[in-house]
Amino acid sequence: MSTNMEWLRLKKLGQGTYGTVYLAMSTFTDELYFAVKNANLEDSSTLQKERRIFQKFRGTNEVVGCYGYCVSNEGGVSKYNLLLEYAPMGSLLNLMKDYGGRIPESHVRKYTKMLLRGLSCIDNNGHVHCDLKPANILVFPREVDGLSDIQLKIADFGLAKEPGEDDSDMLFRMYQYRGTPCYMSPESVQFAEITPALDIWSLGCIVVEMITGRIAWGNLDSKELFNKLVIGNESPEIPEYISENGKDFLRRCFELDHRYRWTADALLTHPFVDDAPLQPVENCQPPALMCVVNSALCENY
Ligand SMILES: Nc1ncnc2c1ncn2[C@@H]1O[C@H](COP(=O)(O)OP(=O)(O)OP(=O)(O)O)[C@@H](O)[C@H]1O
Repeated sequence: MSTNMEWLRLKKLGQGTYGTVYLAMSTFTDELYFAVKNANLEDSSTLQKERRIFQKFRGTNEVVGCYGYCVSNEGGVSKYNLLLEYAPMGSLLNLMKDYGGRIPESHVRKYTKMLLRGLSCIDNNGHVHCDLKPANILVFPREVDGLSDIQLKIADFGLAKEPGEDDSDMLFRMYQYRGTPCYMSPESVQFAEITPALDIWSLGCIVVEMITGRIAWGNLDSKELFNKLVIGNESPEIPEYISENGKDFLRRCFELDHRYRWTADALLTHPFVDDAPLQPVENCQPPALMCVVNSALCENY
């Protein structure tokens, strides 16, 4: 257990490319748990970029909340700590396991609507997430009318494209860092065309995965998949047992020409999600940073 003046690091939650994620607890406020993404200060440019982006989406219920950051000293090494809302239910991968693989379509419609709301906000702020996949979607419990429910939130903006960023640089970074190409769109592979349409393709892959319990393109090895994406004339198979609305929704997500792929805002009006029950979310935002950490080394935003 690592100790900081204002918070205790409790256990490791996960290991990412850009940092290690821990569960932490505030020593000021009872029972306030949060996640800390931690990296050496000198290697923390990606975490700093994430903080910059999280800051822009503060107030968006469908994006993981960020309390801020602080720099700590661990055994003489300066560490950058990104303080995030803790997702006690893990990621969408865990949620799919809880369902036993496949998620019922009525729930998929609700979850898809949440993700579209998040993507709409990301798109309208000029960003592209670039790495949307179940492992980067975190699950939070919430209560609606006294009943327990779930809120999905988009996390991990380490690969996100910010407004004005150069696409050619993105291509290099995607190939170098992305773990699985299963969620990548043809134009992002063929032409390094990184637009919000890439996130919509990834969303389509996630919908297929929630409905079938299997990764879209999961039957292909990486070489076969790469060839398919480079040729760019095929999209993942649309499950037979999804409703007609669901099939049409997926066709809009998998439009091969990304210029005609529907945007998040357009898809929010699609009948597959339009009437999906979704209550406004209350109390989903993290408390102010100063409730958690009160150190001169920390900066609120
Ligand atoms: N806020 C959080 N609450 C709970 N667990 C989290 C949280 N953030 C991250 N994790 C866990 O830590 C893991 C790594 O986090 P994350 O994906 O953000 O790191 P990364 O370095 O950006 O990873 P990647 O290699 O996928 O780009 C996640 O898969 C998840 O299991």
